[in-house]
Amino acid sequence: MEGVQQMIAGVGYDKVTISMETKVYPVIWHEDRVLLIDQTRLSHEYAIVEIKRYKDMARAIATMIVRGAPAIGIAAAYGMYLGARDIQKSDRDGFLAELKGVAEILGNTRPTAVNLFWAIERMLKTARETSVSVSEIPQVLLAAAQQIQAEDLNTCQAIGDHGLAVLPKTPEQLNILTHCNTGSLATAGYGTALGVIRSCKAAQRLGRVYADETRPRLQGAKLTTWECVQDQIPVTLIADNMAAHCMKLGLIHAAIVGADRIAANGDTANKIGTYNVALVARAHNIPFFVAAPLSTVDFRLQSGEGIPIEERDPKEVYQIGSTAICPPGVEFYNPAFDVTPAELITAIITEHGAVAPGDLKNLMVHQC
Ligand SMILES: CSC[C@H]1O[C@H](OP(=O)(O)O)[C@H](O)[C@@H]1O
Repeated sequence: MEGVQQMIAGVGYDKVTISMETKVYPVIWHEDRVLLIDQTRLSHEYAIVEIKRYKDMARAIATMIVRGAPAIGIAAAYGMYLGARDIQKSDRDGFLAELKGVAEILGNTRPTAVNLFWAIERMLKTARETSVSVSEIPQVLLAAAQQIQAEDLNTCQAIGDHGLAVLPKTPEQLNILTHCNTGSLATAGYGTALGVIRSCKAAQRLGRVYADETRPRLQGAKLTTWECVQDQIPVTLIADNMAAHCMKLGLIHAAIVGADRIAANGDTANKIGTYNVALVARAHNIPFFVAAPLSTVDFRLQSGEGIPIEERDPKEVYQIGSTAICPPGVEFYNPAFDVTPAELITAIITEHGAVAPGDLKNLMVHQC
């Protein structure tokens, strides 16, 4: 990770204001460059950054300007195109060798979300297998990136529909707790867990969302609330340590979260604090769902033990804004994810349906 930071440190990108309404689509291919909503500035500022070079895309992923497993995969796919269009090699082997170098820089940005590696590998495979001339490979890769993005939008809407079908059937409208941000900002649009919540609202079955603030990066406080307000979804922001109390008071009917990497047995890596939510949900007999596209399942891993957990800059823990919240001389630990064991998960909701964790292997046939 250090090497990547040095390699892409200082690589500039332009913050632009554009007329087109990008709404909450985090990654937009526009004219000859990629536009990203700068998610580090939401919700107090809606800023768009313009990405024209793959190293800028790598930096945007590493610094979480774009974040969320599916969105990271989509961003990396466009990054592969941006890298390909700058390759000067005219021979196929030379071109593909340089494209692997682009893949390595993009792949070294964040280790946990498997969508990043799934997208990069799909782009490399596309480049290896195309029969077009070398000079035409970049255009083939652009189309492949756009295909990944379009597929994810359809996938999220399917996840929403399948999730709605498995939510508890209660007489009253459902109050759903969620952790981190799993909405349009984390995907091609609509979202995974927040997509299920959107489908629940569309079916007039949603009471309100209880959004964990999600320390230390506060994706819940900054991003999920912003999306809910945009879509008039009733939302209550709670501190991460309030989930158990809310469940004990009977305020929560279900909990639903996203995923960054799911092992073949259903063990799930997701934003730090997700394991806490799963434990307290089980303690209160509240269903706990994971919503994720099949591209988030790593069938090569038999269990969650092998999932790499990203550790980020300790400043994210001890600073709020630029203010330190503790004295010098303190040690820090900042894992960005934790792993929830499959036995705590009621169902994993994918675009191919909702399955018990133990049945996830049955969906392997659908993974492309
Ligand atoms: C739709 S999956 C989003 C997933 O990604 C988030 O991580 P990060 O914000 O660090 O990219 C979090 O784990 C979400 O559940």
